[in-house]
Amino acid sequence: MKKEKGLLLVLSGPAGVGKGTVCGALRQENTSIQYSVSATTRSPREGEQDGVNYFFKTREQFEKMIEHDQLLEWAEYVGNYYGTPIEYVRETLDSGQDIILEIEVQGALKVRERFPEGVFIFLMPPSLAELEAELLDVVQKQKI
Ligand SMILES: Nc1nc2c(ncn2[C@@H]2O[C@H](COP(=O)(O)OP(=O)(O)O)[C@@H](O)[C@H]2O)c(=O)[nH]1
Ligand SMILES: Nc1ncnc2c1ncn2[C@@H]1O[C@H](COP(=O)(O)OP(=O)(O)O)[C@@H](O)[C@H]1O
Repeated sequence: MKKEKGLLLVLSGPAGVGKGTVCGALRQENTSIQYSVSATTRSPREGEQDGVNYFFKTREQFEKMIEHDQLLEWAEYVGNYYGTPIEYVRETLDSGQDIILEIEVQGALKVRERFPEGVFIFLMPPSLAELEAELLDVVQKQKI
C-alpha cells in the first residue's frame, strides 16, 4: 500500500511574537514532527551550531543554492538571506513524516503558493502595543 504523505506545517508571524517559543515547546513534547533547518547568511550567535540551528552560508553560497533551485522558499530579512532547503522537506514528507517550518511571513506566503495543501499557522500578538513593547525589550537585550 502506498504510504500517506506527511503534513507540511508552517509557523509564521511577526518578529517577537513567540514563534521560537512555540517551536521550543513543541520539541519538549517529543512528537514525531521533524524540524526543518534553514540556511542563512546571518552570523551564528553564541551557542548556535552549524547544521543544528541553521546552515550558516556566505552570500555567494546562498545565491548558488537559489540558482540551483535547492530552496523551497527564501527571503531577505533584516539584510540577511534565510531559506528552507527543499530536499529534506521532500524526503520527510515522502517518508510519511510531518515537518514544521518556522519562517517569516514573506517565506510562508511563498510556501503557500507551492504547497497549498500545507497547514499554515500565523501567530498574532495580543495587541500591537504588546508586540511593540516585546520588540523594544528584544532590541534592548540584544543591543540591535
Ligand atoms: N523565509 C524564511 N524565514 C526564516 C527561515 N529561517 C528562519 N526564518 C525567520 O527569520 C527571522 C529571523 O530569524 P533569526 O535571525 O534566527 O532571529 P530570531 O528568530 O528573531 O531570533 C525569523 O522570523 C525566522 O522565523 C527560512 O528558512 N525562511
Ligand atoms: N505567550 C507569550 N506571552 C508573553 N511573552 C511571550 C510569549 N511567548 C513568548 N514570549 C516571549 O516573547 C519573546 C519573543 O519570543 P520568540 O519565541 O523569540 O519570538 P519569535 O521567534 O517569533 O521572534 C521572548 O522573550 C519570549 O520569552
